[in-house]
Amino acid sequence: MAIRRNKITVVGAGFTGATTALMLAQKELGDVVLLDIPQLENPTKGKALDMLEAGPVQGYDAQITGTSNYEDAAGSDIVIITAGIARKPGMSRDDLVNTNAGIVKSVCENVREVAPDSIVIILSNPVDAMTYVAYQALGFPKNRVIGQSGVLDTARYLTFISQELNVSVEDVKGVVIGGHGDDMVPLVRYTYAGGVPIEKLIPADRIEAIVQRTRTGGGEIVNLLGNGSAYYAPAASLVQMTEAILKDKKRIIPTIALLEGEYGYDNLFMGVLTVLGANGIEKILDIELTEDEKTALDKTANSVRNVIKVVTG
Ligand SMILES: NC(=O)C1=CN([C@@H]2O[C@H](COP(=O)(O)OP(=O)(O)OC[C@H]3O[C@@H](n4cnc5c(N)ncnc54)[C@H](O)[C@@H]3O)[C@@H](O)[C@H]2O)C=CC1
Ligand SMILES: O=C([O-])CC(=O)C(=O)O
Repeated sequence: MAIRRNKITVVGAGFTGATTALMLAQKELGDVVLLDIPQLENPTKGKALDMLEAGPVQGYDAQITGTSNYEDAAGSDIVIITAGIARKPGMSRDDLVNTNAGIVKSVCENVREVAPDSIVIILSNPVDAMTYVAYQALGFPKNRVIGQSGVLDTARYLTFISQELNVSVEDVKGVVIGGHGDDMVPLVRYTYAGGVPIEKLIPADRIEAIVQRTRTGGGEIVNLLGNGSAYYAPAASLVQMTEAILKDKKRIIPTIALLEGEYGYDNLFMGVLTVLGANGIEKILDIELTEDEKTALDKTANSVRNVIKVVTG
């Protein structure tokens, strides 16, 4: 009997989408469909074929298909949405809201038809608001509509801490919650190196500098690249979320989830700690925060709400 591999569709075959497709194949998480607009069908097919031909060298077995036809995405287990425009130096993520809301909506209307049982992960920015747009357009239950921000923001935060301490990234644990913008909330009090709270290891002014660098981490890359935004760490983040779902790992991962009362917020998509497993977001962790942490979370929640207002009128 033929073994059915997982099917993962990546919509948007640009920098983040193509990198994600390659990393998914390298980890043999399933067969990958890479989908972009009809005008870019040949380059999309070309990227997919090129990745497929790396399989014998790297030793991965995965079908990788380039397409602009949603029929090829039929029955996908996971759909990852990276479609949309990226910012350039001088822009904020929120400047992308109107263009990307239209793109995400139209993508989701297609996904709803061909992959009604899929779990959808959204990357397109401004991602908290785009996850809201996707939720409305898909009509899926909230556990199957997930935004990516926290894995990436946390990865940046942990990178800077491990550099500061000159220790392995494997021994640094922590989390960033809140909206994917410059007022996101790295939870310093819940950050450890080798099990030791970082407040015992790093002076307060250095921690503050790391927090600020984390908050503007996306912009730092945008300024360096000059013509687009980050894609290696974003792709790695999407792959970690996909793996947690497909392997039912029940990992505690920060993701953008629909909040209905958690942390005192309602009808808001924002980054919080979640348990990711076969059913998507299986649980939201409503963790205890200090007054200062809650004030910071309120600030980022307001920013997200203001962007959501732009798309909901
Ligand atoms: N949430 C996060 O942490 C991150 C979000 N992003 C966001 O992800 C998005 C993609 O970034 P990149 O891949 O660097 O951009 P890119 O410009 O390299 O690729 C975007 C692709 O989307 C395609 N596209 C546009 N409209 C489409 C449609 N209707 N259907 C299918 N495909 C369509 C474009 O043709 C293009 O190939 C941007 O909005 C960016 O801001 C990027 C990095 C991290
Ligand atoms: O900064 C951007 O525009 C892309 C992004 O969300 C990130 O890299 O965090």
